[in-house]
Amino acid sequence: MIEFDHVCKTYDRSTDRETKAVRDISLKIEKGEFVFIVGNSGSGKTTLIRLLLKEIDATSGNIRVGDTDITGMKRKMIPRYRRRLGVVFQDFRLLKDKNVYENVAFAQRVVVTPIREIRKRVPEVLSMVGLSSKYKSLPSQLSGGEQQRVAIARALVNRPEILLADEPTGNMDPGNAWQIMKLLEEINRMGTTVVVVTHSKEIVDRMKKRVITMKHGVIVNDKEESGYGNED
Ligand SMILES: Nc1ncnc2c1ncn2[C@@H]1O[C@H](COP(=O)(O)OP(=O)(O)OP(=O)(O)O)[C@@H](O)[C@H]1O
Repeated sequence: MIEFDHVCKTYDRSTDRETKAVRDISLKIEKGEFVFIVGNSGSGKTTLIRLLLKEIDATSGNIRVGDTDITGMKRKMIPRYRRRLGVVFQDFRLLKDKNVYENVAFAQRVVVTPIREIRKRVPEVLSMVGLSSKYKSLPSQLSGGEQQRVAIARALVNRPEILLADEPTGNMDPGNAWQIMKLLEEINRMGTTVVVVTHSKEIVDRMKKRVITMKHGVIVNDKEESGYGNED
């Protein structure tokens, strides 16, 4: 369902050397998989996510998502493609002046969902992430773990095929981080493909999922249901 075929990404720094962030990566992630991407800072993890989001284009190689070849996708097709993806970031990226309900509903308004569908789906996803009672709270009134659960609800409300999470537990204590991981696992169990970038060795070891380890832009390890790759 996600396929990288000899993908390279070189960032062009006009004032400095070019950076080969991703070098000749070939990779397959099946529909319904749960995959961790790990590796040192600068190894190319976020670049992989940004390539998938079509925020940046591959310098060479091909990327397919389902039966869509996103490599040469026309600009005007990108918004529709992105609706198939849900994204969660380390810093939550919630709208500060909107409450929990509005933050989640806003993601639906952007894709022009009928009001009655929004009224049905927003409470459903808030219940799923355990935040039904806090729907009127502002992000500033929530803990980091709760804010991330709002961000996950927002990512899920459009029923994406794939959930991409870039360091979703980066700023959390171990208890909250574990709760978020269990939530992502639950979402995966319900059929969504989940790709998580993380630095947390503890989490990766405990979750027992496939782990792709990157180093200097290449995949140095790809293990099914194993612990963190020790490639350093
Ligand atoms: N927009 C950019 N312009 C130029 N170079 C970039 C850009 N974004 C990333 N890089 C470089 O590409 C390489 C890979 O970066 P990337 O962000 O993918 O790594 P990462 O594994 O996600 O790191 P981290 O764990 O610190 O987030 C690094 O050397 C980085 O400096």
